[in-house]
Amino acid sequence: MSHSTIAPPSAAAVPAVVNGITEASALPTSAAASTSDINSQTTAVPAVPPKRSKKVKRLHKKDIDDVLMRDIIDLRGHDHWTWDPANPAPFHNFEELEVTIGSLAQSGEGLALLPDRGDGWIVVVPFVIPGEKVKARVYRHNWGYSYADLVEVIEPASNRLTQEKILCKYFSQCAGCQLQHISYTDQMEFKKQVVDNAFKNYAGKYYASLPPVDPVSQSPLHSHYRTKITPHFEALNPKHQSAGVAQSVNIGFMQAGKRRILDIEECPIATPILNEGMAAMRAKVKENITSYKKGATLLLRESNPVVPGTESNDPPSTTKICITDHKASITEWVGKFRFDYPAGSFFQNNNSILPSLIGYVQQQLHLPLSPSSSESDVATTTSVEGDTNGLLGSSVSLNREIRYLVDAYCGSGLFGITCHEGFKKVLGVEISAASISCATNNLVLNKLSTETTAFHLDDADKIFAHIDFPADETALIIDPPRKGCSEEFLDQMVAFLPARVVYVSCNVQTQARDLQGLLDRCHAKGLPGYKVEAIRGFDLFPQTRHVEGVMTLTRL
Ligand SMILES: C[S@@+](CC[C@H](N)C(=O)[O-])C[C@H]1O[C@@H](n2cnc3c(N)ncnc32)[C@H](O)[C@@H]1O
Repeated sequence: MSHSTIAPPSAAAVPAVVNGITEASALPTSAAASTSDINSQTTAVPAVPPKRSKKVKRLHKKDIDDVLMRDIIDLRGHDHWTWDPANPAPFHNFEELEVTIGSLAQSGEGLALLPDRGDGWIVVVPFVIPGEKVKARVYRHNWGYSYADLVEVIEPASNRLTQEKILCKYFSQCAGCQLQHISYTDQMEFKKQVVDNAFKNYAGKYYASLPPVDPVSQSPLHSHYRTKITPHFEALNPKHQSAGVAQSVNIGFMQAGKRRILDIEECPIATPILNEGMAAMRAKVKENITSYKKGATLLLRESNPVVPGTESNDPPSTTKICITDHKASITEWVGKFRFDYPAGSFFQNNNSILPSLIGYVQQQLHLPLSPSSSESDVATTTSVEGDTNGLLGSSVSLNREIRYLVDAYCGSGLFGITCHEGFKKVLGVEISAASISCATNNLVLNKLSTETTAFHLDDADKIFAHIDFPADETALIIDPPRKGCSEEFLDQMVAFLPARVVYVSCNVQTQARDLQGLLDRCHAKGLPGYKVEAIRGFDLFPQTRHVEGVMTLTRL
């Protein structure tokens, strides 16, 4: 093999990992080739002195491997490696090791440091707890670290949940959940740390002046909360089919660390109606499996449409149904508000926590603008933790100074509509035509005036081009996709300078990076910038490593 193709840990060379699966296609061709070479290595610990030394450079922030690399550096205590390209991984193929877990990475995986292997090699093991001694089998190697399967927990941590308390029989095989083996309280602690680490690692010098991260707001439902699931299946192998070889079909989710689908009949984090739908869908796919030339991803989404009363004078009510057609319309209720949207488009997946998330966003939007604001200026809102009726049934008395709301990346209007009270005008911007037409329809469904609330189809990068709101009286909600805001978005934001910003994000690393980008831009222009009022996680994704971050900024 040619060692020259084995790259040191730069963003370009480190494969992107999605759901624990390395995407070979994300690699440049030579690096992809070298990865398979590494996998076929059978070398042991390098016997020769290290040949070269590399300092880890600033890595690409959007790459999950960069996030992992920072956790690895934290555990090693330094970011220098000596590395022997002739022996890139100090293990035999599929070697089994006994390791002690030193820390949990933000991916939810455990990290174990092996000081005697290579130059201090890290092994990444899923479904473990710091302090545990485990047996792990290495199966894939990157520069300075290897991925391993958990084979056995030899010495469990005292806070590991016993098997009967674990929700799902597929936990530790399925890639969907990472944290079912720890209590919900421990999950909240982990997620708070994830938020804090994101700002420590990606907010640069601004981290030092941030307020302490608030405790994570809990989800009312810890299981059966997901209103959307997307199981996959693969078509039968035509060669086996023509040879009459019996084949089973797996319909479910990706297996942890593998490129295989795990057959799953029931998912305990999905709502009951979705599990009913999954049983029916599985039966239908199995019945028709020979007609599929290719595999597919199925969609199951909960909808709560209004149904008329059975008798003529019965009031209408809602019922839960499972929708499987991407183009069909979903109806979802958030407190008193109704949202209709196409099944294939974006909507938050945990309805149970939306009232408290929105209550908090409302409260943050209306925080007083300056410490000198009098009591009477301060908005009256509900408490943070899930006062559903108070929040969504009450009106918000307006802080005197904030009168306009811009909802960037508005989707089908969730924040613009639920937070509209107390604003003179609300404008949402969204790039998906389907979502914008739903947002506009949702205005009508909720009997909101289209004179005061409007949704525009546009790129958020141009959001301020058509806005004539006074910046001093404008609050901005940002809720971008995982990749965060573009440079152009931040440029125009600094040109406009809204008085208040509430940034909601399903990726706290890009959120923290954007904070740095925003403050750097302000300082480059000699502007005082923004004060970070609060940073708080919301647990939209119980049992998984994911956390939604909400950050509030006030212009100085
Ligand atoms: C995380 S979702 C948030 C949607 C909405 N705020 C909600 O909570 O339902 C992000 C949204 O940003 C939209 N989007 C992505 N890129 C965009 C862009 N450049 N300009 C405007 N919207 C964009 C997506 O279509 C998606 O609806």
